[in-house]
Amino acid sequence: MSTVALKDVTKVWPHGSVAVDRVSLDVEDGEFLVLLGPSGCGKSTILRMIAGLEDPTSGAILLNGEPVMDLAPRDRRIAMVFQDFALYPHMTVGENIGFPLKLSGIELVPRGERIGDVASALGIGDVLARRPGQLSGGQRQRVAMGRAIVRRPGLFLMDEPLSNLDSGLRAELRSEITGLTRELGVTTMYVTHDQAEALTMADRVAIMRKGVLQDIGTPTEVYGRPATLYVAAFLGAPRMNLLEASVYVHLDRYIALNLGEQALYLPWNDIRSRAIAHYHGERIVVGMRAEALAPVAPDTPGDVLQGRIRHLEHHGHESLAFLDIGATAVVVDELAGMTADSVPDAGAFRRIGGALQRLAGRGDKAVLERDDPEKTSVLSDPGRHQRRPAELAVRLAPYPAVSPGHPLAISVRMDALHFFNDRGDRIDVGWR
Ligand SMILES: Nc1ncnc2c1ncn2[C@@H]1O[C@H](COP(=O)(O)OP(=O)(O)OP(=O)(O)O)[C@@H](O)[C@H]1O
Repeated sequence: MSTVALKDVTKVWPHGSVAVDRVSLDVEDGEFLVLLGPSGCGKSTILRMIAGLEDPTSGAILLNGEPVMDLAPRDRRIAMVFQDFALYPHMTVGENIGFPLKLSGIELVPRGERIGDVASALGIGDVLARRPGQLSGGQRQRVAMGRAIVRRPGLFLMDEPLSNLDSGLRAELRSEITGLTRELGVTTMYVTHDQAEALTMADRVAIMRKGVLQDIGTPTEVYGRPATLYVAAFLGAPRMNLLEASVYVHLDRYIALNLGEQALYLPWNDIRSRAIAHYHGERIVVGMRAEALAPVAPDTPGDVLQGRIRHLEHHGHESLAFLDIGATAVVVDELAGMTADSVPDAGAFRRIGGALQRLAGRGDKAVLERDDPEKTSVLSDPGRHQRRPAELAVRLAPYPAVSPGHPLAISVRMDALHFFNDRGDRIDVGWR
């Protein structure tokens, strides 16, 4: 049995930058919780505080309902697996996995049994006699997990354990990890910047931005009803279309959402209309995922937008059309210029940082751009979203018989729209 509770946990580094800002969350017994967010948003710092490797500046961390801030890391019954795991090269796989048991004085025979159980659960039972140098990357990562889990920890913390592996292996290990942790019933907190990993593995996902918890819920909840504009923009590929709309209320009839050259109309009896009516005369952000849009015949009546194809992307199983509809797109600043698959990972930052430091010969004095406090403060102002001409992403069949310049009519599923105010908060009341 293992539960985790964070109560208003804050971490401020000695130079004053805030890595974690009043985060509160609960992890249930046996739950698989994924912490998701771009590099530097404080995910690893949260894990390290739970493990006892860093002290929170304020707030409380409870394991099984008991505060653990005064407990040494080794007394917390926590196992941790990192991205840059290190195995003992001179030991066999079996010895590597069994090493923590040997340290805690467990006899040879029960030790062998436990090693065998863990190795077969991880699918590495046949390589126990090999040394790490004779293994593939995926097998090495399995050994690292085996070594962490063999002590039967109450809580399993994993920090980007798959980021050094190629994409095929990552997908394979995802289901193995969730299968193993569920089989063992061990509570797991898993850090990643990869939304596909988060959405496929998690019981619940907690999404972070600049130290602040933005949203927490099941993958269906955070994807289907994101709490903030940031979460809406962060999750999904292609990214959600986020359009600026000015609101005009025709009392008891409908609400017009003026998107520039065109408008959509929300019936007055729509459950969301009351909440949106508060923004009469103001601008809001209307979110529409590609799956809420479908091409239709040009003269189709109803909730339809007319556009012209700017460009097409062919992905094999589908094509994406990007349409000019005469609207303005809202771009969440730190995601500007990134595709949904290209949120930089920690390893990339560290590698670039390390290379720059070596090149410049400045050793530890070099400071990465993301650590520059002035830059961070400008970027972190959530009100400063960029605007640019919208290119509405729409899914089409593979290799469609259209090309750039073609007009295209798009029907909009009004029930699948998302509404945010200019501060980035979801507008619909009682939305989840
Ligand atoms: N020991 C430290 N001293 C000072 N600042 C630190 C320290 N460790 C991390 N930071 C900073 O704290 C912030 C949060 O870092 P953290 O590693 O928790 O982020 P993350 O979301 O896990 O990102 P990444 O995936 O890059 O590790 C970053 O700005 C980072 O530079």
